[in-house]
Amino acid sequence: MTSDPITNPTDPPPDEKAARIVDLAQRRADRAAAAQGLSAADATDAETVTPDPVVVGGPVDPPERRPDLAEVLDRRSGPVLPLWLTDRYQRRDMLRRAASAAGYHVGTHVVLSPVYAGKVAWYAPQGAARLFSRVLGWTSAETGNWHLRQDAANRNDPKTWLDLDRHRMRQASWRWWVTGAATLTTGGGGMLLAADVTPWSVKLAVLAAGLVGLARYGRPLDKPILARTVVRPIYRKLTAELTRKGIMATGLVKRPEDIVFPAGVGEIRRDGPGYLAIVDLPDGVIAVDVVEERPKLAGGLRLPMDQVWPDVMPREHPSRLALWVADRPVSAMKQPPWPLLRGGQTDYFKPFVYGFDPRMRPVEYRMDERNSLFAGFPGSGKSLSARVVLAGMALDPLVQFAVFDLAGRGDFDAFEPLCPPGLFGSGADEGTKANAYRMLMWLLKECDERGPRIKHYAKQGLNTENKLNRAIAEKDARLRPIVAPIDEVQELITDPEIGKSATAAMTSIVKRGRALGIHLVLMTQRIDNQSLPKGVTSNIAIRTCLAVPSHVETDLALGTGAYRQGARPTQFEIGVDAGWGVRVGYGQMSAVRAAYLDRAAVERICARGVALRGGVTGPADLPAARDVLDDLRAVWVPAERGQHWDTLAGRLADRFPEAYSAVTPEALSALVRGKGVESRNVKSGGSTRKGTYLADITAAAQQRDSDAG
Ligand SMILES: Nc1ncnc2c1ncn2[C@@H]1O[C@H](COP(=O)(O)OP(=O)(O)OP(=O)(O)O)[C@@H](O)[C@H]1O
Repeated sequence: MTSDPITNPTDPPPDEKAARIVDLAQRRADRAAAAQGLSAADATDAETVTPDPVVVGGPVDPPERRPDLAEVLDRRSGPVLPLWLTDRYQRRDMLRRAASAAGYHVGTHVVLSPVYAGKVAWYAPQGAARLFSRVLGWTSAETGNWHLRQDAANRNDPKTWLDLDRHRMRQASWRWWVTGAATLTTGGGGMLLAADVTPWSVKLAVLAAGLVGLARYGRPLDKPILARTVVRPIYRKLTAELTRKGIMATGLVKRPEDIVFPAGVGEIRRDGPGYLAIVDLPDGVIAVDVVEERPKLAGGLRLPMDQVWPDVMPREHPSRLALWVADRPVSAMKQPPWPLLRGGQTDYFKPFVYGFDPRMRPVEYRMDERNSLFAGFPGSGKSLSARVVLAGMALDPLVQFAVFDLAGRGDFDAFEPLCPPGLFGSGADEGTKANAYRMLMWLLKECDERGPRIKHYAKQGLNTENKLNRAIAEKDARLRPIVAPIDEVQELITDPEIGKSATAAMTSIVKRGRALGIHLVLMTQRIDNQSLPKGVTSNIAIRTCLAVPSHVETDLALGTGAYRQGARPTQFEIGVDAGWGVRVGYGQMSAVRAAYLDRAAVERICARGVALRGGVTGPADLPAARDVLDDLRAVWVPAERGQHWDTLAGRLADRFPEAYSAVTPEALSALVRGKGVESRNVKSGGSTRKGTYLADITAAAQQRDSDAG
């Protein structure tokens, strides 16, 4: 800020007393001037106040800087070619829209064609009569002339009448020739058309064109023959005034002129199927505040909520707001189809399209060096959203699956053919939970084994870092990327017995498996500290929060502070907005709706996945999931009848560390009880604690074998 005005501080201050001494001669002169309607004032007028010069420091504003040549050359108003010409997805979308529009309009007109035929039959004779009378009027030169002659006759002016009539006859004399020639030509053309030499198609086309032409000529102006199939969409064009009105409705800003459209980026423009305005809010108001007040903003704009999408701009100052207003409610807009629906492959190490943002722009997903979390209330669409990620991975032939659906609704059944034996489960029973737990143990073992192998290949020059990449995964079948989804993971985490052990395993896998090509996809509908322990979630990179009721769940799912930064999954409505979520961890935080893939589509994609893998669903040396009954018998000391869980857990961990290193006594008890063996009080080594008897284990194993047989 500059201090203004700048005066010389050494100037002597004005003499105040001198200013108050009245010059009587001057006063008299003033009064005389005032009496004549003039006013006079001198520099020492009593009403004149000399402003005290305020000098606070020196000027600090930098001088206006002229942009240099490089900046001027970098200025662009927009892309050279429209986006739909350069962007593959936009182009496809545009073509799809064009085909759909053509199909709609042609279809409607075909259906209405009998109505059109009736209208032509009705109006064509009227058009013929009208044409005949028009030609006759022109040929006889009566049009216009008749009224003038009539006027002359009314005024009893024979001279004018005769002049007009002579003029008419002069015009008519040559017009009859023209009309005669045209009639002969038309007649000749008609005879040629009727002759056998003219093909039927030409006859019909000329006849139809002639009839339609006559009908158009004969119809009243307000009665078109073709029905109107283009309906102008009812949308509000976003203007600066409307933008200000909407923001003012939030009550956050006092004066509309404080809302500034920043130069260079502030022009309101089309962006996808809507308008985008970028505004700078006044001091003290940040974009998150406006996002928070989205209902009031939508009310101010007089638009439904899901047509109004205020957003923070991550790499801008917090008071810069991006307001996108859709032409139609986004829930009513049809998403473009998933680009991989009909063909194509993916790469675990590269992004693929997951869904679309409100502006219908594709939003990508990326698997390598990440884990995923999908959290949302029942019906928010988390299973189907995660299924899109899995469908994408089904199309990379290198990826192995290990899928557990603890809800048992069958949302993931299509992936069973892609899972090696023992690594698929669907059910809300204890057995499926125990199998999911075993899968985690297997992943822990994979974490242990993969590290040294990857290091070995990295040393050979296949990667510059000790991380899995495609070259290594292709080289060694034991190092294929693993995608392991667990739906309703809270069932496992909150299990009184295996919960703790499973949580510890997941925490370890999430941390260590990332660089080793192991990607856990966790889905949960219960969002609290117990169901989503921090140890697990805080290390998951990509988190999607679908519809939830409050900021508490938002922060638990997306990380502390997400709500403050503008994440509002609370504004999604369960059902209507199913599939919409706020995603963090890949690209900027954004609202995105997963592509909608129904069961049949997923089955087709999985069938393509199986074909891509040549029908083989896992590497030949993939260790089979261990059988806990056999393993217990293997570590049993022959003299013992019964043993405590804690002793057995220790023995298993020593003997089979790859499978049981993380097993707790409670987890072991749950695993064994899942096989139908009771946990009993066992006296061993002088103390009585919970454990099991060899006889029970053997009986359960025999029962299992006979069931299998
Ligand atoms: N991306 C989407 N686009 C459109 N509709 C969707 C989308 N995702 C889900 N839905 C709809 O929402 C319904 C519920 O989805 P889903 O089963 O994935 O919910 P959920 O959150 O997993 O529920 P639950 O916790 O009960 O399993 C689906 O049957 C589908 O009709």
